[in-house]
Amino acid sequence: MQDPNTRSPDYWLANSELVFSADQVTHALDQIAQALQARLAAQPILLLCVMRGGLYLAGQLMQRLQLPARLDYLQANRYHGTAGSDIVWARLPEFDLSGQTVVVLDDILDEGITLAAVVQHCQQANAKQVLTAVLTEKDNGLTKPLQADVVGLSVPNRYVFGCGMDVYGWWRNLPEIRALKES
Ligand SMILES: O=P(O)(O)OC[C@H]1O[C@H](OP(=O)(O)OP(=O)(O)O)[C@H](O)[C@@H]1O
Ligand SMILES: Nc1nc2[nH]cnc2c(=O)[nH]1
Repeated sequence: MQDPNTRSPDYWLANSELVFSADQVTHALDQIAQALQARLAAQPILLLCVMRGGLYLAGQLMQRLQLPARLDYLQANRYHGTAGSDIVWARLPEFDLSGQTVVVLDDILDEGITLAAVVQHCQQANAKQVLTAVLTEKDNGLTKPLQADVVGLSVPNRYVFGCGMDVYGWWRNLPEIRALKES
């Protein structure tokens, strides 16, 4: 079987199906912004982008949120060791989170391990309030360690990409969400 890392970007498009159109994603982004705005009113926030997938949502929300916001980011990689799943921090936030209202942004809540670790980090750093918003949540039937406060779209239990999510590094910039065909 061909190494998937050597496949062309067009291969992934051809071997995938539309899950949410660009218009549907735009509507979901509007809804996420409205939900956050309603919860936060005009209070100052720190947007905390979970790289790299959260970048698309962060960029879109920054255009929609009408409140004083600062921006920081972190990168948490999941390490699947023999003893389970652990998080390795490739980058921690630069801002002092103490006393801050932090809004964590990510592209997808799948098993929830990443988001739970990020929230725990914020709490341990004495954030005043931590809200979480994800563009998508995978409908995988799992009992997850946390629920996101705001979820844009529910995606099927398949590998999805677009709108921040990659397929072998490609198509994070796609304005729609697609799922790989099941072979
Ligand atoms: O809910 P979970 O099962 O923990 O998975 C969700 C995480 O997986 C992806 O990150 P990934 O490590 O693939 O990095 P990326 O953001 O660079 O794509 C995604 O961006 C989430 O952060
Ligand atoms: N791109 C992508 N990243 C994920 N991380 C966890 N689940 C997924 C998924 O379906 N797609």
